[in-house]
Amino acid sequence: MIVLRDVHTDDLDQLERLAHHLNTLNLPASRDKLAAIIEESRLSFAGALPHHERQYVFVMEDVEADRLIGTSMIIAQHGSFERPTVYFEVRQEQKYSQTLAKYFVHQVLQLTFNYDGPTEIGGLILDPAYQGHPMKLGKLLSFMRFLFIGAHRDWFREAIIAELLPELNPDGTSDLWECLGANFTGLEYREADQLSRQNVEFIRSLFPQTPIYTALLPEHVREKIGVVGGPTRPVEKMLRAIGFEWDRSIDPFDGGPTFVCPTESCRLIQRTHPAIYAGSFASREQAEGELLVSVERPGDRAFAATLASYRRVPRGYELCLPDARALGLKPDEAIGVMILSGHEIEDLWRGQRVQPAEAR
Ligand SMILES: CC(C)(COP(=O)(O)OP(=O)(O)OC[C@H]1O[C@@H](n2cnc3c(N)ncnc32)[C@H](O)[C@@H]1OP(=O)(O)O)[C@@H](O)C(=O)NCCC(=O)NCCSC(=O)CCC(=O)O
Repeated sequence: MIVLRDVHTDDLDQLERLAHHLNTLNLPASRDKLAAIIEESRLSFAGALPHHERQYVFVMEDVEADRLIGTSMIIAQHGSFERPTVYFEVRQEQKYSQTLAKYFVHQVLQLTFNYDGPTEIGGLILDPAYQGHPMKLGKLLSFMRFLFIGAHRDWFREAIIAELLPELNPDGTSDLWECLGANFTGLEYREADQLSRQNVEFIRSLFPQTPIYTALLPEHVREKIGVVGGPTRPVEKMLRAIGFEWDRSIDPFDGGPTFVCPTESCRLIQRTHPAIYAGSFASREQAEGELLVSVERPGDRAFAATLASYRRVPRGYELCLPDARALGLKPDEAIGVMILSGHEIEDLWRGQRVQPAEAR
């Protein structure tokens, strides 16, 4: 049985194991930093931080195996007065010489800061043993966040972004960084990446403020600008399918693209609404369709979600859950629902017992 829920303080060991698979700014593979991130998430779910400072961490639990198999995050606002975000805008510039009758379209990178940023989704990691599972667990991990955003629309910004990872070298370095950032900062890629989490002053002070013509970069570096790396391509496919597209900005360090979607236009948020749990039914055969259902309760178990089949009744939604214990719903309890369309759920439901690749 799969349950998606908020991260808990005693999940630290398992979150650390998952973070080692990605080690990004949002979810660094550092025990101390992860402990702080869990605490920030706990305060966020408890409503104890101002909206724009909230950072929610979700986990996917294989309940029978008592194992966390994935994680994902929502950062309520990415880019503020205290901590602006920095990126390169990727623009085109035309040049024409009448004398030579020559015309060029150049790509230029312009350093830009954002003090009033959008909501960000990030930190999406599925344990490699569960990747490519017929139930499309990566998709479930990603989708669940839109159910939460849709249920609390006014807590989040007008647009949602995702910073996608580019192709890095096998040793974790970035060719764009070696050609550009390293020359202006004298720092290693990872060192600069970590430093930028607390402070972007060094980028403002040391990076060129003038447009950078990418024609000056080697071809193999130019080709990777704004291109999603292999392990992150499933994310690109999932996001494009629900309304996200590249906003023509990149990470100034490694060239990874930022994808954006106006919050109201996200197809999953449009299909999310509050509802009342009206009881259960036994067989999926009697269902009208499939949905993702969530319940939120005050205290340490702040959020839980899972897949269910549904049928609408005058009082609300009757559900057929893979396991009645999944959410422990009580009749008339308030729930959030995201109605899934055919293509999305076909795979999500296939295989109710979740097993890692070697056991399948
Ligand atoms: C990204 C995930 C979680 C995705 O999980 P899975 O690999 O199990 O994917 P899945 O659920 O089986 O499939 C999801 C969709 O991607 C498609 N898909 C699968 N492999 C693909 C590939 N190589 N190229 C293109 N599309 C692919 C599937 O057909 C499916 O789409 P259809 O249903 O349409 O067929 C995982 O691969 C992972 O942990 N990767 C390594 C870490 C990583 O790069 N994380 C993202 C960092 S970037 C980030 O965190 C910001 C973005 C964010 O938070 O959302």
